[in-house]
Amino acid sequence: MQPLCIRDIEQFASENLSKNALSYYNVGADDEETLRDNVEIFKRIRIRPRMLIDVTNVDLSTTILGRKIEMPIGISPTAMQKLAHPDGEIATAQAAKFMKTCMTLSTYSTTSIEDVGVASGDGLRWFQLYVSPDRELTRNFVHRAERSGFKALVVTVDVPVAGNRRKEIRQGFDLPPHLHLANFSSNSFKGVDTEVENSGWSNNYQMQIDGSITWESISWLQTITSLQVIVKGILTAEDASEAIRRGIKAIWISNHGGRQLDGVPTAIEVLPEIVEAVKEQAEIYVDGGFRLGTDVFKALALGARAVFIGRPILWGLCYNGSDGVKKVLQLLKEELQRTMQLAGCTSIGDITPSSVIYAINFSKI
Ligand SMILES: Cc1cc2nc3c(=O)[nH]c(=O)nc-3n(C[C@H](O)[C@H](O)[C@H](O)COP(=O)(O)O)c2cc1C
Ligand SMILES: CCCCCCC(=O)C(=O)O
Repeated sequence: MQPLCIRDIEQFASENLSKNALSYYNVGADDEETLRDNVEIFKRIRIRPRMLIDVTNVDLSTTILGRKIEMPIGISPTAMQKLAHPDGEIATAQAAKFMKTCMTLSTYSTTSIEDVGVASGDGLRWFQLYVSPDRELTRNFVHRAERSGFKALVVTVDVPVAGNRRKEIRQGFDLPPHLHLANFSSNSFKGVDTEVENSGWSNNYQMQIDGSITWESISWLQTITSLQVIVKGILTAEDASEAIRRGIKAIWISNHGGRQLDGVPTAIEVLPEIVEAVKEQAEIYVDGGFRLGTDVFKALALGARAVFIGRPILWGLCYNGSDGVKKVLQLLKEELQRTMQLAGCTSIGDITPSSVIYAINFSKI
């Protein structure tokens, strides 16, 4: 049966991914409250449609950091995509290029920076960076990304330690022996013992993520690269303001798909305060729980420049490799287009705060 929405592709993935992969991909931290909230929050926002507007021609294109994309929907970094399909990150890069949008490659990918650079061709790609305790390794990642045509560094700041991912621990998740973390040398994780009781893969493998990084580390990164630095994992106006003071030109609001601190707000809830703090001095991106074109519309109305998606890409890979990822992006694009037409918007610029009723009520969550 042809999938008609992301939920159909999610269902396919839940029936076809291995238990091992599912325990890693779909898990949230602790009680998974934030994981659930990410999807539920959109019900608190209503769309205000305008009528009697000619919507026969609709333009979904926009720019991110000065580069054109055909829709305001990009791909979040997700680790280890070969667990979903043998073509992994290569398939994702090809789909992103085909759909003329942006792919973000994870530091913890199962395909190397260089190979994704080649597969991506002239497609827009960003590199997600985890700052390692080994600053020479970090510097090396940055220079590899530059050489391979990545146009920005997405520095993830919400993993000073791994979130507590119970399902992953219970399953005993591990990367199968035929796969490896392609950007690291084979001895980068020496000493990791995945058999340690109550530890889990994430806890063990975070050893290449520096828990001591501060805003000074962000400023240091800015000195070693000509690439734009985007800070991913911001959830407060205070941190957004600090990013602005440090000259950051794009802020990525994220709770890491509910995989880090359980009980934090969704991106949608903090978007208004961050928009207010940023005062158009930086672009604002969001991710977490976007599964429908209407979800994307709501975030754009509240001030996001672009929306990124994580798990749906992994489900799409499982569904049909690169074509499956294209399908996910196509479905969201068509849904966004239809939403815009039904709401009386012919361009992304037409989507404004007055396009929604912002009815978030904490007592109901
Ligand atoms: C399996 C998986 C792996 C992830 N790996 C990374 C990663 O390597 N780096 C990172 O910054 N975020 C990572 N994330 C978080 C995503 O970038 C993104 O914030 C989140 O998945 C968005 O929520 P969604 O999955 O509901 O769309 C990962 C998420 C998942 C589900
Ligand atoms: C938290 C330890 C390493 C995980 C790297 C991938 C990632 O970000 C994730 O959410 O999983």
